[in-house]
Amino acid sequence: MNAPPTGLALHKVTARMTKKTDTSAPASLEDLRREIDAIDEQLHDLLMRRAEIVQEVGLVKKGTGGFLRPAREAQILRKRAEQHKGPLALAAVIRIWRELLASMTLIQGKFSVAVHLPDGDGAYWDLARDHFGVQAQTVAHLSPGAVLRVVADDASTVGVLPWPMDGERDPWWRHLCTGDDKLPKIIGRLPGLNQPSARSALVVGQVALDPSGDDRTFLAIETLEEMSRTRLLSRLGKAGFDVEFITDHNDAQVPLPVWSLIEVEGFVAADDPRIRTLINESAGEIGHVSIVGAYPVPLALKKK
Ligand SMILES: O=C(O)C(=O)C[C@]1(C(=O)O)C=C[C@@H](O)C=C1
Repeated sequence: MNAPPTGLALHKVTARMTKKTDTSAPASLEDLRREIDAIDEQLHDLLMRRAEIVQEVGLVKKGTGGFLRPAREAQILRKRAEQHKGPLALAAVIRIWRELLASMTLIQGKFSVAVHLPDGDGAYWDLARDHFGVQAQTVAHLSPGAVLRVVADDASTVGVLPWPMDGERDPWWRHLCTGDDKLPKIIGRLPGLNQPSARSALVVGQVALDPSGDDRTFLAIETLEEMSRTRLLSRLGKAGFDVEFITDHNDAQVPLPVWSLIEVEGFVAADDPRIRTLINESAGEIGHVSIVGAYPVPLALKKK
């Protein structure tokens, strides 16, 4: 294993910067470029050192499931956003870190991305590449169902799927509602940063759900009797949930049960007492409630 960087390059950079403030004459182009070279050298040394540490992280995590940790990644990006100042666009910094984090996942083991690519619409593809970078193998699939199948069969693949909408004939999220632990879960939301994008997407994967400190959770709720959205929302509110989004679906031939996909504020664990309260207070109207996923609130949605 290589020794960590000695700090020599940093010393050189600091020395030059100090000199510059001592004199009123502008630094020469040559001097400035020398300073940039020293910074690049130091950055590269640190990146190589970081990669070695991530290799060790991979060994520590071996056997604990996949290597992707969306909550940890979100915490890292939030720190970068907090620390950021100066003329460089934060979006550029985040993009560099996104490429870095995806490459660091690849250092630890297999990792690929399956993306829904409807005819002539590359929006989800762009979102996937912006988030998971160019190193991970990215494969396009014509239907959300095909993406879901790949992700269900291969724990090292994550899927990028369209944000759910009302009125879909066979919404992909319905296949995740059985509460089976082995099914993929919703683990992320794109775009991660305020970037021009005509679409919102969700990321699914066989990844353990961890709280990041600022999260949203998706619940699947089965209603056994006819129940308006307003009544369901009121029951959710009474149980203590703060609802961000709701959509629902029932079989065209069979009006009941209706399944609703509900996005709520915060990280909700399977044993959250609010779930019990919701079922107990529903007077038999609500059947099954399961957690379909949770995701760290991306910087794009952060309230300043
Ligand atoms: O902290 C971890 O668990 C890591 O695997 C390291 C790391 C990183 O590069 O910082 C890489 C991939 C994970 O998705 C999260 C973080």
